[in-house]
Amino acid sequence: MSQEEAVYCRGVSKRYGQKYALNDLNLSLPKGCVVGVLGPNGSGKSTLFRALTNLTRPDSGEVRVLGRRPNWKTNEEIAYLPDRARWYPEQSVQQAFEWATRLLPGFDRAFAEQLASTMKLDLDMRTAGMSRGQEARLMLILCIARDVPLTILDEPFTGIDAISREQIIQGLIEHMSTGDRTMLVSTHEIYEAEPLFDHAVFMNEGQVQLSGDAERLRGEYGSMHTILNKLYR
Ligand SMILES: Nc1ncnc2c1ncn2[C@@H]1O[C@H](COP(=O)(O)OP(=O)(O)OP(=O)(O)O)[C@@H](O)[C@H]1O
Repeated sequence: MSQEEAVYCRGVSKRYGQKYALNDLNLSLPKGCVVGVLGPNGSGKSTLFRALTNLTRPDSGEVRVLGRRPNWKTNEEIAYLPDRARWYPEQSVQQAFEWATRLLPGFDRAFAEQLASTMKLDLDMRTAGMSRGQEARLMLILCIARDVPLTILDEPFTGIDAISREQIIQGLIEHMSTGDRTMLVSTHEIYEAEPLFDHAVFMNEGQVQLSGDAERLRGEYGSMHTILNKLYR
């Protein structure tokens, strides 16, 4: 793998019983870009993210993240938001930020508080009293406010209303335009999220069906939504 690659997978397979979650998957993603990881339910997106964060060990194949095999050390450099993530119900936003300041490498508390204000999240609010969308914002902030080379967001916008989603995505675009960070985002909210992507990966049945520079793909096939329709209908 080259020094410029954030993610490299070769012949990666993971099977649960008879079902292949990843099936001889090959993927190479450059550093410094925002990657949309797209595909229907069950196509292997979350399993891929878990393989990158060492939460799942593939049965076969080679995985490299930031040039190394995934392990607890590489995880220090990854801000990962799992699918369906929840926070401790008794903690307030303020307490979550205190926890993150002590335990999450690269967590910038001032930036987190600024994001909370932009996303209209009261610092004294406890998770137990939050709506689904408010908790989703908290989980997103805990990842975005970290200055780490790789951020992996698994369906981060689920539960967030459409207007707020657009604003959050606009904020993410501005945030990612500075620095040399790489971000992988899986989402079914393809219309709103499309402007975020520099690169897109389309998955199906545990394999990468199509992967490339978003501009080039748009020029060749049309919008991400058009590509989804062509690939999966
Ligand atoms: N721990 C597990 N045990 C059994 N099967 C699993 C497990 N994890 C994933 N799978 C199966 O692997 C396949 C891929 O699942 P995965 O969660 O990676 O898909 P996904 O693309 O993230 O889906 P979604 O868009 O619905 O979140 C699915 O068929 C799923 O049922």
